[in-house]
Amino acid sequence: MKPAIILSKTLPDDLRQRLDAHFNVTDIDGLTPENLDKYAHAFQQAEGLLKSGGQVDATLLAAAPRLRAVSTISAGYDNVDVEALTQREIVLMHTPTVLTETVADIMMALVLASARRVVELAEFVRANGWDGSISPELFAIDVHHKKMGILGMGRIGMALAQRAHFGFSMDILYHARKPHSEVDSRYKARYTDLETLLRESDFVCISLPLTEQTYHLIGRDQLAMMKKSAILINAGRGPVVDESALIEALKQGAIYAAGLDVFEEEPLPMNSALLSLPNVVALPHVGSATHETRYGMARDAVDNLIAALSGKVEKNCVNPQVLKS
Ligand SMILES: NC(=O)C1=CN([C@@H]2O[C@H](COP(=O)(O)OP(=O)(O)OC[C@H]3O[C@@H](n4cnc5c(N)ncnc54)[C@H](O)[C@@H]3O)[C@@H](O)[C@H]2O)C=CC1
Ligand SMILES: O=C(O)C(=O)CO
Repeated sequence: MKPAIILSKTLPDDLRQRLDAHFNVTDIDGLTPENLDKYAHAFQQAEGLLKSGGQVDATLLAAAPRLRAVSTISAGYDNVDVEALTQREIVLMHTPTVLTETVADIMMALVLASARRVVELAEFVRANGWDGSISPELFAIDVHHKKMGILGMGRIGMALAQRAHFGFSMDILYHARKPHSEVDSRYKARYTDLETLLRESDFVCISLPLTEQTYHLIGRDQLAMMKKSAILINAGRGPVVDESALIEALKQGAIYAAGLDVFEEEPLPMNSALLSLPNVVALPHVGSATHETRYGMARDAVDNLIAALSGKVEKNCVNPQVLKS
């Protein structure tokens, strides 16, 4: 008999067929408390879960006693209780590599858009403001040959360094848990402590995961260390930055601008002060949202679940200690 799984995401037809060939699939429209009740029998039977958003926590695990693998269509897994999964020897799979370049592209887009005021100036043209030569109040700031500080020198951080160093002749500083000698030599990058990075960088770019250690890593004190001309870019997770402190810093001109793909609350509430600040470029968490990459993530997540439930995991596993035990 095919193992039972829960699917909480609509997949492209060919991937759905591949999943059906391996599993008995129950579709649900999200990991909500209501669906835990409504599909209680399916959760009781499920050996696998394929999901994108939604929490995988103690409540869900209690409802799914036979669960052996969770496959998330994402690189980040801050909405999954990894420790609880590991204790239950449930494998957690994710989709990091396929989206790396695409997320680095959006970070570079945010760097350019916020420094060159792309959104603000496009709106100015649309509003019929362009009636002569552009005056200095509308001038922007350069990106090339500036200093980029990258917080979190992992897959995405390195792909961003690649673009910034080779494409824009930028100096790269970075802060991570440890120095990476290959990064230092390839991008002529310099490992620094957080304070040095904040004080020296023209662009502070966050590609960190959300963890207990990174929650509000950038708050009022850290924003105060940044140059007045500096720009903050965040495509890691919203809560890495204390959003109220960021709003204050932007309002007071303590930093020049921010380019944000992620927020403390998503979707960003329409009454957020961020939306009334001209020096903010806000995107709806689209770092990986291209047709090619979203397809690749779904494909990898399907393959990851098949591998995990057949005991053939070779990559993309968050808690490989479960495989060894
Ligand atoms: N905006 C978007 O659409 C997307 C956002 N992301 C976010 O980007 C994050 C990073 O993705 P990858 O680069 O693939 O992960 P990664 O694991 O390759 O890199 C993360 C880096 O952060 C560093 N790090 C972790 N905790 C730290 C700390 N406390 N202090 C300093 N450095 C620390 C790690 O050492 C590692 O180098 C994901 O966890 C996710 O939250 C990922 C994909 C898309
Ligand atoms: O993969 C992730 O972690 C995202 O944020 C969405 O692509």
